[in-house]
Amino acid sequence: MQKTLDDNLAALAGSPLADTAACVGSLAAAAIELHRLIQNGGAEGGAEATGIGNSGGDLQKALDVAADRLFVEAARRSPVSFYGSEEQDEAVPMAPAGTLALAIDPLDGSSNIETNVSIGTIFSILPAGGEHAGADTVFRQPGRRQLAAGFFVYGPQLLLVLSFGQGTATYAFRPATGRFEVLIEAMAIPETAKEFAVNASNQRHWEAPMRRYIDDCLAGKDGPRGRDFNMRWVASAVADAYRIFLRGGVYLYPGDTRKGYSSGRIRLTYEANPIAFLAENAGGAASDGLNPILDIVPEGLHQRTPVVFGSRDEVLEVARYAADPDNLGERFSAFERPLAPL
Ligand SMILES: O=P(O)(O)OC[C@H]1O[C@](O)(COP(=O)(O)O)[C@@H](O)[C@@H]1O
Ligand SMILES: [Mg+2]
Ligand SMILES: [Mg+2]
Repeated sequence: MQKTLDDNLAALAGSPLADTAACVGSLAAAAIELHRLIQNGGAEGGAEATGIGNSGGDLQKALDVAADRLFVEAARRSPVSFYGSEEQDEAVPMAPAGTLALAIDPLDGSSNIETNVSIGTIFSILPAGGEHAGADTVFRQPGRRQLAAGFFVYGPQLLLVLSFGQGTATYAFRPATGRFEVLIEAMAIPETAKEFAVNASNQRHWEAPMRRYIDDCLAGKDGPRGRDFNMRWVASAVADAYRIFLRGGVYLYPGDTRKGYSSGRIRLTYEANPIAFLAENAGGAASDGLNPILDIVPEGLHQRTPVVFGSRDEVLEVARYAADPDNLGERFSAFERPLAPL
């Protein structure tokens, strides 16, 4: 009998993670509904922009709003005291007795909604309470404090990549049983990368170390890296992440000189932190180019961060380029001074 998500969540009943498991269960039910909505042509108005901008300045699409509505309801069915979403400017207060805070990107890869390419949902579950009990403090916790994190991929299959801090697993939704079944019990990101994922159209806006890193990859086996690299860019972080978790690689969204992009495009609390948590628990790594993402103390719900995640050796390599901008081969990155154990 194939093991299911429900089995694994039920096994956490009565444990310190019981509330977190209950929250994951509600999110999974909402993701099944959202996948059905997407398969039926998406939200009323589909990919049309609503004309309303979200906190990040992106025009909200009807499906962004519909997804957010589904996950607000799921959070209300869970022991959640604060809901922080890409599609809501402020943290939304919920059950005062809730023990959890949920940071969420209801629809990841919005630019792909109308192109029928995989899109997703990314979530991070934090403890709420103590010095992190208020709307303005609850999402200012470093990613290391996450109780669980995950992302759903709405693609040819509906997948869930999930971690409670003890390894990372993948589940696949099976319409025949109506359940998420275990697809990969323990994901292990290959340590070395043969592929990089970056939006190369931004190259002229990058800082020198970043440009040099990509140039050296593109120079292939006759270049300083001594081997060939392939490139992929889906422009849905969840799809690029899942591919990298399976076969290795590195995803990069650096800061650049465009207005508003000094810290890149990816949001720390509901995109970088959950993906970093999943990556580290699958033997990979995630940095802001130099230092571990999970050690950053967020200053706000919608803060952006440069991000590099994937195969551990390659994330370290990128940090070496960043730590030695003049290519003197002398200075070290924070990564080279052993970090907190993963
Ligand atoms: O359009 P760009 O600059 O290539 O950026 C694509 C990146 O931005 C994102 O779409 C941002 O996420 P949202 O779609 O949730 O805003 C990532 O999924 C993706 O990796
Ligand atoms: Mg996103
Ligand atoms: Mg989004």
